[in-house]
Amino acid sequence: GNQWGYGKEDGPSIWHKNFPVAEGDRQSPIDIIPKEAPRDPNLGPIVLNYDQCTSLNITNNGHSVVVEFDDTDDRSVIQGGPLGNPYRLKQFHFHWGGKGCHGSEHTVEGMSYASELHLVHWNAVKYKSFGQAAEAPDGLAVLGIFLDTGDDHRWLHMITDALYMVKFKASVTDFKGFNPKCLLPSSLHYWTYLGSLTTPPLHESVIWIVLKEPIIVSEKQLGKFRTLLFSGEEEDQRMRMENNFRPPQPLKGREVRSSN
Ligand SMILES: C[C@@H](CNC(=O)c1ccc(S(N)(=O)=O)cc1)Cn1ccc2ccccc21
Ligand SMILES: [Zn+2]
Repeated sequence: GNQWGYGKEDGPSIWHKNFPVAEGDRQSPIDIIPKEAPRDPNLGPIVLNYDQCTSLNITNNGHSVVVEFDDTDDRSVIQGGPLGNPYRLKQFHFHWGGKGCHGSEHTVEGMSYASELHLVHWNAVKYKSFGQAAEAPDGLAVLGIFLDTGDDHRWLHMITDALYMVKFKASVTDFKGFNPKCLLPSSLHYWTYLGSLTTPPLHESVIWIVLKEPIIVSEKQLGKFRTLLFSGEEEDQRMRMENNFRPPQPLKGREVRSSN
C-alpha cells in the first residue's frame, strides 16, 4: 500500500504525490492565532463522558503509539461545543519531537509545544463505521491536547511504563481499564475549526477541538516515547520513533473560533 513516513524520502513534503488532498482547502494542523479566533457565544462547553471507558490495547502502528477503545456502543463520547451529535471515542495517540526539539502539530502564534495528544472520535449517529465516518466532512471529532515539559505527569507513567512492550512497529499488547480523563488539563476552553487527518489519507473529515491549556509532563516521560521504533522487529535498520508530526498547513480562509 501507500508507504508514508516522516523521513526525507517519505515525509509530509511528498505526501501529496500519493494523497493529493494534502493540498486541499481544509488541511490540518494549522497555526492558531488567538487574536484572530473570536469568541463565539453560540459555542457551548464540550462534555466528555469517559467514565465507562473501555480501553482495549496499546499498539505501535509504525507512525505513533495508539491506545484503542471498544467503540461498539456509546460508553465513551464527546459532545457539545461545535458538535451536533455525540462522537464515540475510538483511539488516542501522540505526536512528539526529537531530543530537545518540540513536536506538536498545531502551533500557537508560531510556538510549538513538546508534544500533542489526539483523542479520536467518530459520528456513530450518522455513520455505520469509523472508516465511513473518516471519509465524511462531519465524520470525526479530534480533541487535541498540548503537552508541555515540567514536572512528571502523575498518570502518564501508566502509558510510558507500557511502551517497552510495543517497541517495534505492529506490536500490540493488552491495555485495559485506562481512562483518558486523567490526561485532561483543568480547563476545557478550546479553539475549534474544520480540518483533516494530519496523516495520510489526510481525509478532510475532522472537526478539530484544540484545548488552550497544556498538560505538563517531564522530559524523562517524553524521552520514553523516543525509545519506540518506526521499524519492525525483523528490519535490520533501527529507526527511532521521533519527530512524527506534520507542520502547520495553509488556513485558506478558514475561521477558527474560540470557546467562552
Ligand atoms: C482512516 C485511516 C486511519 N487513520 C486514522 O484513523 C487517523 C486518525 C486520526 C488522525 S489525527 N493525527 O489527525 O488525529 C490521523 C489518522 C485508515 N482507516 C480507514 C478505515 C479504518 C478503520 C480502522 C482503522 C483505520 C482505518
Ligand atoms: Zn494525531
